[in-house]
Amino acid sequence: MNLKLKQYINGQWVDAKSGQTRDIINPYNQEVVATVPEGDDADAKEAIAAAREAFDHGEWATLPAIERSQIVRKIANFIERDREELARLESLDTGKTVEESRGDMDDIAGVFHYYADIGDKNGGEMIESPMPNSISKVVHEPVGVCGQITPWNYPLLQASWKLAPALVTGNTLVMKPSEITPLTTLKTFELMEEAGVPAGVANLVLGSGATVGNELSSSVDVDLISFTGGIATGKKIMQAASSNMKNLALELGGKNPNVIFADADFELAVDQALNGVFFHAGQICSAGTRLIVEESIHDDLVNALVERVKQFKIGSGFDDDTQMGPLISAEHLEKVEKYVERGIEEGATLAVGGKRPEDPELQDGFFYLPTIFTDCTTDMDIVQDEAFGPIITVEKFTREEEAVNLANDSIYGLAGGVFTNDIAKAERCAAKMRMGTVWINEFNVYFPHAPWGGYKQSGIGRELGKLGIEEYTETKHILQNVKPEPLNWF
Ligand SMILES: NC(=O)c1ccc[n+]([C@@H]2O[C@H](COP(=O)([O-])OP(=O)(O)OC[C@H]3O[C@@H](n4cnc5c(N)ncnc54)[C@H](O)[C@@H]3O)[C@@H](O)[C@H]2O)c1
Ligand SMILES: C[N+](C)(C)CC=O
Repeated sequence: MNLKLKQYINGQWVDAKSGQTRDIINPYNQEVVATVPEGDDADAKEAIAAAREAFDHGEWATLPAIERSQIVRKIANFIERDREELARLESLDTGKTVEESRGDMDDIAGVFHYYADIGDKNGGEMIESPMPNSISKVVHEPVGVCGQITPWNYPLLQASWKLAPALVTGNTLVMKPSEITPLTTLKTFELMEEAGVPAGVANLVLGSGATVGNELSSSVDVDLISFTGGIATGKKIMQAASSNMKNLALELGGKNPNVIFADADFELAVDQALNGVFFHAGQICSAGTRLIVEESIHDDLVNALVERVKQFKIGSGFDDDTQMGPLISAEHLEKVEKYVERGIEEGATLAVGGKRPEDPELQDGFFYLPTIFTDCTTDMDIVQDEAFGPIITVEKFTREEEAVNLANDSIYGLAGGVFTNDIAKAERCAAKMRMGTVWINEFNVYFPHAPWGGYKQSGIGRELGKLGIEEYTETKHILQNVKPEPLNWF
């Protein structure tokens, strides 16, 4: 592996101060693929100090935006150049198929290109001032030092949504990737160094959430914390961030409904219901794990899904014909198993799956069979809780209003889908569904131009699109009196 297995602090590649290391495990066979430094709060403090110094006294924040855009463009180009190496690293870390990882790398390069395109077009605006003899303008400035914390399921994709807008707007940052999937983020910090990001501007600390993540969230020298991960962690971060009233951007979990009407294109709905859940073994925040199906097609749809699921090719992400890889870890596999046990206890019917595969070749990996539960109701934990595994729950409805009410009956509000050939009905449902993204006759599509984020407990703020850049800027009103005169009031 041609990769510096170090942290990157103030332009230097360094080990953890404590000397501790962590083995990175391939979830397909539990082999150690790399050993990386295990930083802690001492490393985080040093990185925050470097980012603070670079922001307060360096040139990055005041560089012409076009120069920062050019550096962000170079990062995009380097990601395209090293696409195959990055995709393979991502699959080694996560177990997802290399084909999926290649798609991720294309999306990631697209994110850096998008922010390079728009980063120098955020120049503010003149206001028609109601005050005579004045000039009133609104400008956008970088927030300052940003702490960025990412999860293991889309390690580099989620990192790119934070790195590109933060850099292009002139912030400095400290990133902490998930401790179990740091390799592509490490590689990207090499690419950022090659692209000319100055020392101290972008820092990488590896280690756990309880140490490095908590330091980033609570430090009074960090101005913004951008976090992608689970709700429980998001709540802890929110509390820690109150230390200095940090700006907060939270991209949290989802339990996403996919509403299928009887008048939908049946084959399309089946195909998208599968795509919506089983990519990356269901470990997707926006996975459409809650199928809400019109009663008249329920049995046919479930039968079609079950037949297709039985044909899935499960295996190594590095085999060309693999459709679904393993779960991320032994701990996560156990969580998914407990969730299925709970579904059975609650009275749901297991239509397919519900266990680990018996294939002898898969016994060293963290595999779980694609699983479908029927006879589900909204009061069940398996319908309400995010399992983050290859599991679908199916609920029935008879009326449009009932379908929308079921879809909204959740603490989450990340994403959802509607399948129907009646576009007026689809639009009515989309308008009433309380989610940050609603897909019509589509599922799980995202691109850099459109904002992404959650309603309700699925998060605060938006990444991607123009809003994604606003997260990383403060807005300032500057008023100039061009003919100042004393008020003579006092
Ligand atoms: N909304 C989105 O766009 C989106 C995208 C991807 C994943 N997710 C969500 O992420 C979750 C899965 O990821 P995960 O298991 O890595 O989540 P997680 O919350 O366990 O961990 C995410 C990150 O937070 C860190 N962390 C843990 N405890 C912390 C603490 N006390 N303080 C600061 N940082 C801490 C972890 O080390 C990791 O880097 C799912 O809920 C999924 O829905 C959401
Ligand atoms: C946001 N997304 C869909 C790329 C990954 C969610 O886990």
